[in-house]
Amino acid sequence: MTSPAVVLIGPPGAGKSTVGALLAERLGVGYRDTDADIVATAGRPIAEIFIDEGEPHFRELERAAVRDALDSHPGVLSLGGGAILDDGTRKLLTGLPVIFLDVQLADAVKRVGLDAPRPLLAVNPRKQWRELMERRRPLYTEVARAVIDTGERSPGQVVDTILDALELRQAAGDAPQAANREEQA
Ligand SMILES: Nc1ncnc2c1ncn2[C@@H]1O[C@H](COP(=O)(O)OP(=O)(O)O)[C@@H](O)[C@H]1O
Ligand SMILES: O=C(O)C1=C[C@@H](OP(=O)(O)O)[C@@H](O)[C@H](O)C1
Ligand SMILES: [Mg+2]
Repeated sequence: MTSPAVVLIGPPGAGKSTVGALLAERLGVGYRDTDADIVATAGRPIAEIFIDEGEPHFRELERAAVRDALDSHPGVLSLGGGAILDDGTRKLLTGLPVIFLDVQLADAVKRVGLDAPRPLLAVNPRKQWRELMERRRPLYTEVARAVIDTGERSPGQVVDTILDALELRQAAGDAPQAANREEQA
């Protein structure tokens, strides 16, 4: 059993899915997204699960998906934005290399748009996003080993910042940093 090299958390629009796939490519490891796992297992879209069974049921499915991925996936793992709301899911993340991808409202709205298929943002997305972030920010911070502001960074730059924060440059096969090169010369 090997737990993931990196776990990405943060609100909708932070870039967890986009950055996660790119980071996995850079590290040469597999990529998983618990939203995709839930859809595959349930055989239905997330919005439908929310509407038919409600958010508490979705959080249970999500906790099971996170537990399964943490037990079996050694690569990069992206979680859904609300996964950290569940006490059990937060406990599962204890001690892992968790990165909180942060973003401000204006950028998040630009990125996910106003017609996003995310059920929690279906009505009045700006207000919803602001409220959910007020509640979630302390929880993201609580479980994260590092916080990265994605506002002024491209997905590639976010990947570089994660590699630095977790000291994974070498694992990504990057050239040694300047200080090391001088030592070797
Ligand atoms: N750093 C970034 N800069 C600009 N756009 C981004 C960035 N990260 C992600 N995006 C875009 O934002 C949208 C939402 O990204 P996504 O990865 O689905 O976010 P999340 O999984 O966190 O909700 C996508 O269209 C993606 O291309
Ligand atoms: O913030 C949330 O509660 C949710 C975020 C979504 O994932 P993304 O953060 O990848 O959009 C998805 O899990 C679901 O719609 C609920
Ligand atoms: Mg996502």
